[in-house]
Amino acid sequence: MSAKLSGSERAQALTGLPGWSEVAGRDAIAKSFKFKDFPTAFAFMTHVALVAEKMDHHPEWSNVWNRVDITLSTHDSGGVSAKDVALAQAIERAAKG
Ligand SMILES: C[C@H](O)[C@H](O)[C@H]1CNC2=NC(N)=NC(=O)C2=N1
Repeated sequence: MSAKLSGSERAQALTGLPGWSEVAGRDAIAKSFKFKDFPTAFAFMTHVALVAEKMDHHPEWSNVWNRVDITLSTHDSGGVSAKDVALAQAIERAAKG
């Protein structure tokens, strides 16, 4: 199980994750992505879904047309862990296409 990051570890991790931020009132990190249209957004979600399954670590997310809102936290640890940072990095790579 991945241990929960401390506040300073989480803040440090966020410095390397452009556009990601802490979620008010939750031990989680989040980012909103905007794509040119729905098919592009859904292709991104499909890519991330396969990566998440391979990592056995899954996002909380929602999609409205070209927008994908993603929140990451490790349920098993009750907060942000290294697994969330790794998934966020993988999500950033997927967003670059
Ligand atoms: C048994 C446990 O649910 C699994 O190991 C994985 C599945 N995906 C997961 N995803 C996230 N975000 N947190 C988890 O704790 C988690 N656990």
